[in-house]
Amino acid sequence: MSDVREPVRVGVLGARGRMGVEVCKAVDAADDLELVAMIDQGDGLFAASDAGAEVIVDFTTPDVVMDNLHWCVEQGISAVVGTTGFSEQRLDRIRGWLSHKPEVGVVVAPNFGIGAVLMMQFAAKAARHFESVEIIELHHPRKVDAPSGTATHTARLIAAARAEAGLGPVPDATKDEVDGARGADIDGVRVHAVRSTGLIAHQEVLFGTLGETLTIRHDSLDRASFMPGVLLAVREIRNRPGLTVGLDALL
Ligand SMILES: NC(=O)C1=CN([C@@H]2O[C@H](COP(=O)(O)OP(=O)(O)OC[C@H]3O[C@@H](n4cnc5c(N)ncnc54)[C@H](O)[C@@H]3O)[C@@H](O)[C@H]2O)C=CC1
Ligand SMILES: O=C(O)C1=N[C@H](C(=O)O)C[C@H](O)C1
Repeated sequence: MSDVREPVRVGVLGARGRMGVEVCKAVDAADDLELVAMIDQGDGLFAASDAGAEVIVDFTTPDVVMDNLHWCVEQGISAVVGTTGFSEQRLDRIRGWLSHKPEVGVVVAPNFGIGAVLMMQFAAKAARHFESVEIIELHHPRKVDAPSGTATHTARLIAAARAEAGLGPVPDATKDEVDGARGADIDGVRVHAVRSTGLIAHQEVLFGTLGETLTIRHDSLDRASFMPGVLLAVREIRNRPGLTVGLDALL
């Protein structure tokens, strides 16, 4: 019997987008993966099942991703999702679908960059030691959502760590003279979104306490930075039925 494994058959949703193009290139270049479907708006999802996709990678938009995912789970196709816009309610809906398809795996990761995953872990670890914290996310101006999925996820991790450590609200006596001047409030953590030509994806987490500050910064300078994480998830997902949130568990 031969021990040569068949390549994993991969379909990409959002294949003509900024991330989709990179994912198609990365899958195509991997010997153990086969790119069988490249689907974008208007193409119809059935092309993926017709092509025998075993794993779907979704980098589309927050308004369509839930329908895409529901379809994948119904078809018994595992999914690796980089698209943003996942609230706890959305994650619970996915868990509900998966309860009827226990063999299917879904990974939803707000950021596939290894450095970004570490940045979030470091921020969660630092959170209990600092009275003040704010997040500044910086992205290219064609990004459709704000704040970024990464910033939202980081804010939730920090808020959970602060609550666990018994820290109260972040001190702030400022009254907004102009709406939005203090950024968005996510679970009590202020988040500021910058958009500028020349940027790709960046984030700073700024901590402060008596007499010192700590800044944790991550920069994605090229979308290639997300590909090792995406490929890792594609390779692992079929061994991980159920919902996995974040890349941490796969590293
Ligand atoms: N998790 C991560 O590491 C990363 C996540 N992202 C997220 O990925 C998403 C996509 O980002 P970009 O590629 O920059 O956006 P983009 O706008 O360049 O690409 C989105 C693509 O999805 C297509 N699309 C829309 N509706 C569709 C449908 N129903 N079926 C198939 N395709 C459809 C669009 O035509 C477009 O080509 C965003 O939510 C972004 O925040 C981006 C970079 C990294
Ligand atoms: O739209 C992007 O570009 C990115 N989106 C993700 C997010 O919203 O966090 C990941 C990364 O920041 C790039």
